[in-house]
Amino acid sequence: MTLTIENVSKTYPNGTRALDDVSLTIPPGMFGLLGPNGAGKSTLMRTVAALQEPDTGSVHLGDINALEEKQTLRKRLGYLPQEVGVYDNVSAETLLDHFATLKGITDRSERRRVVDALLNRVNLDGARDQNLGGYSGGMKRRFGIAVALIGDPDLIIVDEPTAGLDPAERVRFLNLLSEIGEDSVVLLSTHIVADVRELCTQMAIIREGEIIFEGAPEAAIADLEGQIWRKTVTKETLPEHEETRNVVSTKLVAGRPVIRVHASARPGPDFEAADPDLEDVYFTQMRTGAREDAPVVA
Ligand SMILES: Nc1ncnc2c1ncn2[C@@H]1O[C@H](COP(=O)(O)OP(=O)(O)OP(=O)(O)O)[C@@H](O)[C@H]1O
Repeated sequence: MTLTIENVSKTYPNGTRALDDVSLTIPPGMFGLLGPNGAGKSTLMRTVAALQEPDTGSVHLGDINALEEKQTLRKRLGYLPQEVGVYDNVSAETLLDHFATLKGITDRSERRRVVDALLNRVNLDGARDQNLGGYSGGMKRRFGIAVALIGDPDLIIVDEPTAGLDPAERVRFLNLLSEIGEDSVVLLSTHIVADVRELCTQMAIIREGEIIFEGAPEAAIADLEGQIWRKTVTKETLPEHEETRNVVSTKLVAGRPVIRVHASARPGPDFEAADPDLEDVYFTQMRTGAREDAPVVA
C-alpha cells in the first residue's frame, strides 16, 4: 500500500503558510521526513492522519481517500503524536485494553491476546501493572508505539519520536521502530538527522512548508562523493570562510572550529577530502541560495 500526498497546502488563520504545495509518494517501509523546528512536519502529519484539513490537495492511502473517508482511514492508521498524553493513574495494560476497544476490538479474549502481544513487543511486559505516571519518557514512547500498533495498521505516523530520550532509550526505541512490519508505511517526522540515517530507506526534507528534497539517503550521500572538504580554522578566520565558501557545517573539535565545505574541487590547500554523510546532505539542501561551487580561494 502506498501513501500519496498531492499538492497539499495549508495556511493558518494568522497567515503562516505551514505547507506549500507538498507532494510525496511514500512506499511501504520507513520514510523519514526531516526538517527544522517550524518547517511544517507536524502540520503534515496531522493532515495525513485526517486530524486537520488542508486548504487544498489530496491524501490517499492505497485507494482510501484520507480526507473524505476519515473513519476508514482511522481504522488503518496508527498515530504516535509528539506529545503522548497519558493518564497517569491508569496501568499500561488497562489503558491499552481501553484503546483496543476504541479501535473496534470488541471481543474480550481477542483483546486480551492483542494487548499481551503488544506489551511483549514493546518490552513493557514487566511494567504492565504499573501506573503510567511512573513511566520514564522512553517507556511512555514505547507505550505510545503499542497504542499505534493496535489493529495492525497499514499506515503508522510517528512525530518526533526520540526528542528528549536518553541515548540508551533512544537506541531501544529505534530498534523497536525498525522491527515494524515492512508491509506498512511508516512515516517518521524528525529534526534529528541520525534518526533518519539509522532507520529510513527513503526520505524527504521539508523547509518552510516546501519539500526541497526527496529520495534515498544512500543515493543522496553518494551524490556528494568528492564534494565535501574539511578544514580546521580559527575563530578569527571563520567569518571569512563562511563568506567566501559554501560552508555546510561548523563543529567545535577540542575547542577549534572545523568547517565542512561543499565544492566540486578542493577549495584550498589546507582542505582535506571528507566522506560525505547525511548531515552534509541535509545542510547542503537547507542552505538558502547555496552556490553549487564557490570560487576556489587559497
Ligand atoms: N495552530 C496553529 N496556528 C498558527 N500557526 C501554527 C499553528 N500550528 C503550527 N503553526 C505554525 O506553522 C508552522 C509549522 O508548524 P509545525 O508545527 O507544523 O512545524 P514542525 O516542523 O512540526 O515544527 P516542530 O518541530 O517545532 O513541531 C510554524 O511556523 C508554526 O508556528
